[in-house]
Amino acid sequence: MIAHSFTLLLAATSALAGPLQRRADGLNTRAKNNGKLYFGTAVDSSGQSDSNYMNILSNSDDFGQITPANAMKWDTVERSRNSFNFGPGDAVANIAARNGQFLRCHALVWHSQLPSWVGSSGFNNATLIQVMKNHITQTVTHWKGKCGHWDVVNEALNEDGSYRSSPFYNVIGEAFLPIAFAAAAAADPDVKLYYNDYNIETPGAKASGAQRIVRLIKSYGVKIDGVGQQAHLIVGQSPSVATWTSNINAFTSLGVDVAITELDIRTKTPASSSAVAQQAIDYANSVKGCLSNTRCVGITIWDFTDKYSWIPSVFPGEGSALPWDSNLQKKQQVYNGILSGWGSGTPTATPTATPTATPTETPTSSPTSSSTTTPTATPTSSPGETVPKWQQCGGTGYEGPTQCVSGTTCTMLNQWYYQCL
Ligand SMILES: O[C@@H]1[C@@H](O)[C@H](O[C@@H]2CO[C@@H](O[C@@H]3CO[C@@H](O)[C@H](O)[C@H]3O)[C@H](O)[C@H]2O)OC[C@H]1O
Repeated sequence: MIAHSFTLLLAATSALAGPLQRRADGLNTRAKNNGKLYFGTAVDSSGQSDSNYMNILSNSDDFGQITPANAMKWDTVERSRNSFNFGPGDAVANIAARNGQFLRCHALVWHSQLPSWVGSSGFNNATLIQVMKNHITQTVTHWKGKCGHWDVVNEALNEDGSYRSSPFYNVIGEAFLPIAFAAAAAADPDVKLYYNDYNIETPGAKASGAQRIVRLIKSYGVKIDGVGQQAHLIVGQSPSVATWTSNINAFTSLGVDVAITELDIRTKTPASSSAVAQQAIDYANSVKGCLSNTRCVGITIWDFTDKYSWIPSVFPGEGSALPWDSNLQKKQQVYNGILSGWGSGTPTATPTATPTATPTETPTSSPTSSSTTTPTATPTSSPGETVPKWQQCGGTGYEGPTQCVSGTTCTMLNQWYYQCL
């Protein structure tokens, strides 16, 4: 019966659509069809002069979001005190604007890629707070209205969940976290503010530490919108869907969103065929984990090609972590793993093509259990709550219509979000 309806649907749409037109599909299209804000990738400066790289990056069917891998870090933006260099970050912001891609901005306060003057100038509590706030204020203000998310603090934790030694923690104490978030919120009240870390994709001491940070920031009355789970994973040791799901739920139950911010899944090189098969499964599981919770807003891979991946330089003998190889050729098996994680999703409104192949009796990819998650019934947006632009307030997305509660009006907040006010 289902197969029969599917055949009828294909016949009806092709009759209405007329001449052959391309059906939009890709990693980002699937993500959006499933109610997510984006599927995206990091972009590094080396790729920006590579036209083949830029062509793939600019295909918004695959990439609806980009993150600068290095261009907005402290050692690029403020290498000397109070001397700001926004050029490299502007280049990435311009790519995003040109391609209509959501821009995640990364990272304001981090112990690494931090110019030495910050840690070695003998700043005391008051002066380091001033230095940190100045960096955040100048940087967030510069890209105000362009960044959809900011990673405000990156990697403040040790593996046991205690605070990592850093100039910020050592001098200011844990208050550096709420102070940083407050400065970012003051500079751009509309951008979503994230805490970002690795090895918090599974429950444990470090994930609990990140949850403690969420509670800490909120206890100061300061806003934190989300937690970024970096997800630098290893083939065959990646979280199961159930682990992803329960861990993401533990974060969202604190009233924050989750984003998978730096996904790559490395293996020993050269990758064996069994490793590639497992990698496709690991990617699919990561997608299904995000899919399981409506507050997991999107997934970013940490660059899309092995050509510019950071992995081999940091983990000698390992790599092959991404869905495009070092010749910029798509690894179809890995790419399909990500697509299968999203399931078929709901087709976009893009006019359909006359199918090139005779429709089969049964859909070729059966929806996974997570892709068939029952859409929630008519969610309503409470006053002040933001909803992604394509869902709008009163618009429809995969999760159904989103409407403002009575007495509030749907207002466009910025290029990415609407709000009921
Ligand atoms: O020589 C440096 C080079 O080492 C530097 O490499 C970058 C290091 O950071 C990488 O991103 C981080 C990876 O994981 C998480 O820990 C962080 O949140 C990310 O920021 C980035 O991909 C590498 O390119 O790049 C600049 C060179 O001058």
